[in-house]
Amino acid sequence: MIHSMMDDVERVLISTEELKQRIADMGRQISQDYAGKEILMIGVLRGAVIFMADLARAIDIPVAIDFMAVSSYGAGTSSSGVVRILKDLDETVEGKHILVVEDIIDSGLTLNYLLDNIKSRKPASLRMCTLLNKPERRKVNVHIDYNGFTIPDHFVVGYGLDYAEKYRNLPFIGILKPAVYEP
Ligand SMILES: O=P(O)(O)OC[C@H]1O[C@H](OP(=O)(O)OP(=O)(O)O)[C@H](O)[C@@H]1O
Ligand code: HPA
Ligand SMILES: [Mg+2]
Repeated sequence: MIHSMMDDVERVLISTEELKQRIADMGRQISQDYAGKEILMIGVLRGAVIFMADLARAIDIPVAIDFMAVSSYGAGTSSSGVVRILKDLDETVEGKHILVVEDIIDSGLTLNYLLDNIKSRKPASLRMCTLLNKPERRKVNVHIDYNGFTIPDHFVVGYGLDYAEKYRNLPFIGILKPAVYEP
């Protein structure tokens, strides 16, 4: 039998349809809140790419996009707490309305570092948006302006989120079978 990615998924936590509806709502809210302005969306590579692509198309005001890559997880399932910049922005931040886009806030360490870093570049405003929020695992307090879904403490994959670089292309959020990462 050919091994399917679905065989590694314990269950679907958030379906494709639920994602679609919630992202449409988030896009409407952001469009209202920033009416008359332009946004520079900063996606945090690599997990945020799929969410950001859909969210940007749900927003009907002008949006520029840029990306930052930081790394804290490596191939494991919990944060090392060490954040490194692997790729910096191409655009300048000063005087712009910045919306940082994440796939998930877990310990909060990545976002906490990023917001401090971007704040020091003097944006006109700075807000953040995440598809998923896992508050049970928080190590540092971070303010979330737009949250898609609050989820329980399971390691999730799909819709941008990976385990060891796999499963990002699943079209839903799923809970991985522990056997996949417990040897
Ligand atoms: O709140 P935290 O505990 O910091 O965790 C959240 C961060 O960790 C994941 O990225 P990862 O480092 O796995 O890189 P990836 O996006 O390339 O998967 C995720 O995409 C967030 O950026
Ligand atoms: O639950 C998760 N899944 C994938 N990547 C992650 N990075 C932080 N939390 C998670
Ligand atoms: Mg990851």
